Amino acid sequence: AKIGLVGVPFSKGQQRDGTEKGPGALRNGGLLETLTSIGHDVHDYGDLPLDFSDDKEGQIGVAKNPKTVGHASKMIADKVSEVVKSGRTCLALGGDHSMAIGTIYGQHQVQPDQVVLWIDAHADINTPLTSGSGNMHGMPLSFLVKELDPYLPKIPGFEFVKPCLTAKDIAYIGLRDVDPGERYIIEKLGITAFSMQEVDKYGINEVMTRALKAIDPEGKRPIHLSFDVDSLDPSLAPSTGTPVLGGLSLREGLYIAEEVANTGRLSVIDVAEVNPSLGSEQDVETTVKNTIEFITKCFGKRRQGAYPPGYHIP
Ligand SMILES: N[C@@H](CCCCC(O)O)C(=O)O
Ligand SMILES: [Mn+2]
Ligand SMILES: [Mn+2]
Ligand SMILES: [Mn+2]
Repeated sequence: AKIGLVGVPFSKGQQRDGTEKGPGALRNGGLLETLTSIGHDVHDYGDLPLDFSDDKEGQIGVAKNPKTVGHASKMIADKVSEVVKSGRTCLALGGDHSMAIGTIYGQHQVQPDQVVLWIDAHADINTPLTSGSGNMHGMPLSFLVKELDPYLPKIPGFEFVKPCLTAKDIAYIGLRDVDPGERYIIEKLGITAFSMQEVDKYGINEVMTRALKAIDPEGKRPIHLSFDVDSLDPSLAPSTGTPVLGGLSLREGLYIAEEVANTGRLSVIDVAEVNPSLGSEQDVETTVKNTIEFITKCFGKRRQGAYPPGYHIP
């Protein structure tokens, strides 16, 4: 595939420094070489020159650093639009999950029929008024879902964002730490949501089948895969800011990635919440290794193995 890689060194959607080092950690882990070695044409657009100075005075309700996050979102959106318009699959490396405001909005400008598969321990759909933390990495979807527009206060920095998704365009897999406001929103809007309980109940293959059927029944819409590494079990991705026990196994994660690859319609993937400042060196290595493994499966690397076209037994 033709891949456009965008670094999103950003941390102001939450309180722990370090997610701005996520893109670098994945690059140092050999991500580009790995993708190139499996035959992809990777164009590295570099890291976005994001400003992440605090903007204390911008605080409205409980949304922290809104102008900084909003400014970053605009820059991210413009870049993702450019990459998608160029015909490349956009691989956006975060950075905290507030990055998804920009990546989803940016893709929407080019592919308004996008659907979103949100792989996360968290629902990330708090509004600034339902959020308990004020961290905007817990709010991205609330800025994008049309049904929530009446409940969103005007936040400085986000004037440019017009909601672009409806509830039926979204499916969650991996939920296991959902706030009361988020649970209410999921049920009220009827958003397709498979928590870890449903993963245990139905198995990942059934969950994946149902999730894709729910958001894209005719199998023709471009897919936005928003992958928060904290969807994986903390033993697999320890270097992340909001770990929650009982996460996806590596095999479940790889299965999700392979099934997305099999659709042939992956258009934008976010890789969010890698924080190389957290945990031991071994923890960072483990997190980076498993994340790269997930990414390679999203781009068609198969556990069944493969051979080059025209291969013959010598
Ligand atoms: N729901 C919590 C935790 C959010 C975690 C965000 C991560 O999933 O991107 C909050 O709103 O602060
Ligand atoms: Mn749309
Ligand atoms: Mn999360
Ligand atoms: Mn998240």
